[in-house]
Amino acid sequence: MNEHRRLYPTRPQAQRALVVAVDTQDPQRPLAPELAEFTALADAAGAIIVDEVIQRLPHVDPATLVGSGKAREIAERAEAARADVLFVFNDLRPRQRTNLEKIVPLPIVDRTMLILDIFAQHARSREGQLQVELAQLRYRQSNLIGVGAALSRLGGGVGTRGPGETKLETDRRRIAQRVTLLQKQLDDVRRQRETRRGGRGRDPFVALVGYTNVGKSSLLNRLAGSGVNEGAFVADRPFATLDPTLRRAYVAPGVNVRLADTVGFITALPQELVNAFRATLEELENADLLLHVSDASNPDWPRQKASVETTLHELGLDAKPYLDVFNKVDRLDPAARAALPPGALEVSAATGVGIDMLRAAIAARRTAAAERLQ
Ligand SMILES: Nc1nc2c(ncn2[C@@H]2O[C@H](COP(=O)(O)OP(=O)(O)OP(=O)(O)O)[C@@H](O)[C@H]2O)c(=O)[nH]1
Ligand SMILES: [Mg+2]
Repeated sequence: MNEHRRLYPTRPQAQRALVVAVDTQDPQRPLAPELAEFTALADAAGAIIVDEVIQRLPHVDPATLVGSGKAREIAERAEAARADVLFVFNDLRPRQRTNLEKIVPLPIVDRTMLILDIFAQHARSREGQLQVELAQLRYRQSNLIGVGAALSRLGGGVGTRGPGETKLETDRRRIAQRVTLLQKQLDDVRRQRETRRGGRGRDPFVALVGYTNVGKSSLLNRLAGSGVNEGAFVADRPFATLDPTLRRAYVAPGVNVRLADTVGFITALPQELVNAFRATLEELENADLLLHVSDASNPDWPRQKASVETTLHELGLDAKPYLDVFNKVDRLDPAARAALPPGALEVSAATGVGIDMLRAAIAARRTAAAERLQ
């Protein structure tokens, strides 16, 4: 049992992590918001950050990070901080990874692996778990990441091997076998889900989309009138939602909608995850209306919003009717509120402010769509 877990050995929980990053922005500017986001991801994965090596190299190829001098410095810092894992913010090419691994005897976890790990920890449904594991293994396949000698020092669930054995090949074969099996199990689970969903309601289908942690699930609960223990799961951390919830919500006299929560987006959502969750995301194609939720209290919202729009485009969903919804306005002072785009729907899932307006806007879209059909 749990044999396959060993194929993916980098579980960052409760591990002491050294964060390594190259920030290629202008040094006059504050650190890239993506870096703060990376630290939040590390935190959400349950790691303890013990030190950071952050280089500010404006307009420089992050590939310079892995020069051997830098790698030795990283090795020293890792040892001094007694780190057991390296979190690398920038994308590593397989070659760079190998070079770094030679000098720093620690497992290397990049941004994609970190996100995949959070997903793995949060997946509850069978389908969700299968999807995440498949994404993890596919990522390893495409990056040729072996278990690596250093990893066996981590103990706890990491595979052992005999001296001199070439591990990478054995790993690859085992991974390929596991991928085939997972794919088959996933197909079965999905077929069952299709059958269960046979009887779809006729109410319009409205889906909540948006950056992670903006309050989509809170808004679903507010619109559906769900109590604390019966609604979708809410938490102040990235990727709280993995398994989509569907609720019926009243929007106007005689008008109910089917309201769907979705997985939160993030800049450069790993392709493996998009692929793995394609079946879930494809349901968005059936939506009559998208509610694009932003966190108005986050100064970084314009970047997040643009990033969500890119993802929607990649998913072929940019022609869908949508409403822009700005959530968490209870946290805004009047000046910040005035800076929001004119005519934006300003709401607070926490206090209920603006929710009636949002219901009316959804109902109005519904009426307009119905009239077009006549
Ligand atoms: N102040 C304030 N906090 C809010 C509001 N809406 C949500 N939150 C908080 O924001 C955090 C994230 O809320 P969620 O509803 O889990 O966000 P989400 O978009 O579903 O997040 P993921 O599923 O992780 O992508 C939680 O701590 C919520 O309590 C709001 O209107 N005002
Ligand atoms: Mg959520």
